[in-house]
This record gives sequence, structure tokens and C-alpha cells, in this order.
Amino acid sequence: VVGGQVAQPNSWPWQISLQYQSGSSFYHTCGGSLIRRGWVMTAAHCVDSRRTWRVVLGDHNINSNEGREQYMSVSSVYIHPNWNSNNVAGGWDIALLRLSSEASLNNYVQLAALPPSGQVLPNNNPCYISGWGRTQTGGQLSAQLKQASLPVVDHRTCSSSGWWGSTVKDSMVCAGGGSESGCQGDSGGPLNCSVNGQWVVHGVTSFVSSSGCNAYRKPTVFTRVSAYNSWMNSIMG
Ligand SMILES: C[C@H](NC(=O)[C@H](CCCC[NH3+])NC(=O)C(F)(F)F)C(=O)Nc1ccc(C(F)(F)F)cc1
Repeated sequence: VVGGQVAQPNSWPWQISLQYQSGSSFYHTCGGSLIRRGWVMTAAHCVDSRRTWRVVLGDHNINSNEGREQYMSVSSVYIHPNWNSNNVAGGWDIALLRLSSEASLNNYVQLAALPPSGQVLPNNNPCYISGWGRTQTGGQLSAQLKQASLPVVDHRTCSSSGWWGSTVKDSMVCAGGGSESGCQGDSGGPLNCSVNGQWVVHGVTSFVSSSGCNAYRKPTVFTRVSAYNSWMNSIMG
């Protein structure tokens, strides 16, 4: 997250850290959202390599053990069948992770609320991105969970010339476009949007401009969760 601030610990209690094993250690690579006690929603581009994954729930500082974390292994990975790893602009950047055991819900670990099928938010709807991603283009990951206010940029604006043009599809949500943005390492995490006074996860962090995370008029682009309700229900039952 470029800009914004360090989040109040556990104020986004559905945010997870997706980590891969290398040697005897695990490393943060992406975010995700806990959507059922045994299921995490993330980006397909996060898991389209064959690795040993783990999911950390209830985390704030990913480099220290604060005692609220739950460490879960991943028993299976379901990548959307239409995902093409050579074409993030094609969309379909969504995946589900089956956890090997069910999360314990508490003050630090809660389920995300998902939008109803087809819901599209209006321009400037208040949303926050959260994640441990780079804090500047080409910078380092954040040790502590960060958040930044990224209001929705509607499709008409986001797909216009000078913005993303035809790179963004209707199955995506744009947000931000100013000095604050997502950045590498935030992928897969939630776009937390305020709808009727409730936080709803409307997006899965997908991509930013290859010329810089907070490039002018290149809002952070998210997979639109409300376009995938039926696919997710077909997998999770
Ligand atoms: C550096 C930048 N990385 C990203 O945007 C990666 C996703 C990369 C997926 C493809 N391997 N995502 C992020 O950095 C995220 F955290 F913001 F989500 C990038 O590659 N952006 C990008 C690439 C292609 C296209 C386009 F499809 F238009 F060609 C648009 C943006």
C-alpha cells in the first residue's frame, strides 16, 4: 500500500497473509480474505505457481509473533478455469483456497461480508485497500498491515482514454488513481467498501500500472467479487 496509514491492529479481521515455504521459512507473497471458516478468497495470479502455501489469520506484524495468529495449511487451490496467467487484463483473477482446518472466529479473526451478485458501486463510493504490500513503487513490504482510502472510480471513467482504456473490463473494479494505491504484495487482498454502513469486500486486488503503483489516472484494479458469486458457490457448496 502506497500512502495511507498503518491500520489499527485487527481492524480488517478477514485479511489474511498468504505465505509460501522456502527451505524451512515462510514468506508473505499475497493477501486474501477469509470468506468461510474453511475458505479464503485470493487472486489467481497469487497461486498459479506450484508451491507449499500457508495462510496466517489474525496477523498484524507479519515479522513478529503477537499471539493472535492462527497458522493454517492449504489443502487445495481452486483457480478460476478461465484465468490466463499471461493476460491479467483478461480478468478472471480469482482463486479459492481450502484450508486444512477451520478457523476459530474471535475479535481478531472474522468472516468477510461479500456483495450480492451483480452489485456495482457508484463513482466515489468510499473504500479502503488493506495489505502488507510494498509501501512505494520498487520499495519493501510493510511489516505492519496498512490501509489507504481508495474511492471507487466507475467503469465509464476507468475505461476512458488517459485512464486504463480497454485494459479494464466490466468484471473489474477500479479504485483510487491518485497518490495512494495498492502495490506488489497487496495482490489477492480485499477492497473493503462501505455499503449501508457495513464493510463489504467488493474487490480482490489484481493489478496496478507497470510504470508505477500509484501512477496518475491508473487506479488500482480489483477483480469485482459480485461477478463471481455463482462460481464461488459452485466450489464451496
Ligand atoms: C508490475 C505490475 N504488477 C501487478 O500489477 C501485479 C499483478 C501482475 C500480474 C501479471 N504477472 N499486481 C499488483 O502489483 C497488485 F498488488 F497491485 F495487485 C504489472 O505487471 N502490471 C500490469 C501488467 C500488465 C498489464 C496489462 F494487462 F495491461 F498489460 C497491466 C498492468
